[in-house]
Amino acid sequence: AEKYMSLRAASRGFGTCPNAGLVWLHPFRTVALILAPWFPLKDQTGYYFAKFAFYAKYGSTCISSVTLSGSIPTLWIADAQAIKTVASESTIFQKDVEAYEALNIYGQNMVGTEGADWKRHRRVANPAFNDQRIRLDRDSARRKRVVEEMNTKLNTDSSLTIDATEDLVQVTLLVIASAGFGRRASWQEDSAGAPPPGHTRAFRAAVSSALARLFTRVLTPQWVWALSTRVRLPLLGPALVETRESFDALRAHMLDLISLARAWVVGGKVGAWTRALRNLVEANMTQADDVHHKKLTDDELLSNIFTFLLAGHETSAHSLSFAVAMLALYPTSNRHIRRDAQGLADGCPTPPRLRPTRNTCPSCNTRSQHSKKQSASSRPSRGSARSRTPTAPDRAPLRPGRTGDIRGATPFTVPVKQGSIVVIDILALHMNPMYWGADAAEFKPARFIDTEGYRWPRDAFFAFSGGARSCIGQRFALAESVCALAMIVRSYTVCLPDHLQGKPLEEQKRVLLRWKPGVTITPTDCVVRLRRRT
Ligand code: HEM
Repeated sequence: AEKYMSLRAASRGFGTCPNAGLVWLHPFRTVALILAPWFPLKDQTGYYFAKFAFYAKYGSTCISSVTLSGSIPTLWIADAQAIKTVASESTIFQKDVEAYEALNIYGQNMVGTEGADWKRHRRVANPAFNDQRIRLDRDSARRKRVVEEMNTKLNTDSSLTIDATEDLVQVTLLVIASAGFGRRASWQEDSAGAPPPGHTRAFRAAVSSALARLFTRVLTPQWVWALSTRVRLPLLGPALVETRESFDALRAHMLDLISLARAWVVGGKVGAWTRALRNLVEANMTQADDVHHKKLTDDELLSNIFTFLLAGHETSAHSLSFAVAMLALYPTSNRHIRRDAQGLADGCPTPPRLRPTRNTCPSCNTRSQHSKKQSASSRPSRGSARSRTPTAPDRAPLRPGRTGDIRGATPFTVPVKQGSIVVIDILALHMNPMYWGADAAEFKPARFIDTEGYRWPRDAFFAFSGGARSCIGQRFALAESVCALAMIVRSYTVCLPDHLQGKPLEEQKRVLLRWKPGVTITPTDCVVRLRRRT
């Protein structure tokens, strides 16, 4: 009875906002993410693949619910205005840092902190991203090599069927490791190659095995983890050993980068290595304790490198996979995009024209944007988590628009109680017909091109989040996507794999665009055929 009363109390007080009842699991906890492919079920609140369906069902861009465990009032929003308010009112709506615990394995970092700590991390990293020194164009020789290596790998035949995600993960990892951390290694060294001296795994193997074990590590209670170092635990033993070895192997690679960078700092070398790593390492080495609030501990340094490696490659690779899938599904887009890409030196935008959101290769750009919207290659895959701070005034009003008849949406205000979870539902926002029209789910890259009578709805595009906590790597990711797409279409025609040829478009889409929730939205069947262009 007590539980019932607390659930009832939690579900009240959302004003006229429709109530969708119970959410069985806290939507931003690791367990929920692991169970996501199977649970909640299709008709239950919080179903991962619902896109805009729930909002359409309740006729509202804002839905309230309550979590079973903890009786936490939970608000789901797919409304551009409300999302903007939540993202910009950072003293009222704070990031739910527990949602990012998976990234805190090596220590605290920019993604999983709030308040003064977050500011410190962001202040250290910002200059590298703001002044665009962490740019692909600076490293065009390196960039070319990555693509040449990819070409060599693919060049076994004039036509080849590949798992695009697998190869693009390799490309984006090489790019972030090189552009962000000055790591110069070849495709071969990083994949099939034997571990370099002093290491137990090759770099790519270390990164991917650590990522694959992320949830095991997070879900293992600290005391079990500590115990597993001393005794061999039945059942869990092998999994924990593999997890430990994976994270140790990655740590060893990151420590290599750090010690090289430290030597450079001590030797006063500048220019030969990247700004991103230098900023982090200098903040760790500074003696001026917190003078400019720019000090990082050893753990924080390691953890930020881990976060940048993860955030900097997986999301980009996954969104690029969706873009490549679109090329296979819509052959005419291959032609448009190739025409644009021909005009680019090296197949990439070059400085000072590196404005990935405009001008350079508009087709690559619109496809790249489109893939981020359509497949909402947003991270984390649940959307973004905020919680109402207990300190700010009692009820923060949010003004979302009601759908119903989409055109005649009537605005209403939702009072958000302290302690509520607010789910910024990026995928639903990207499918909201109020902004994207009744065909929001269709492949229409042109919707990202302004015309005389049309300006595309910037506020309803949230793939990189917004406000102070927006993605620090947005420009980098967009530049990288445009480069990669341009280079692929210059060398190859992207086609459907044999098993999908001749099938209805809906079925082809269902297979190629299939994804599962993970740390980021993860494509599962992006198999395409590449035909080398003669
Ligand atoms: C297609 C590529 C990418 C997408 C769609 C993307 C998306 C996002 C989103 C939605 C957030 C907000 C997360 C949240 O609120 O929970 C975010 C934050 C972040 N992203 Fe990205 N990202 C991409 C690429 C990158 C790259 C290339 C880097 C680094 C080089 C990066 C580094 C970060 C970091 C460090 C944060 C945390 C920022 C903060 O909390 O202050 N991302 N990203």
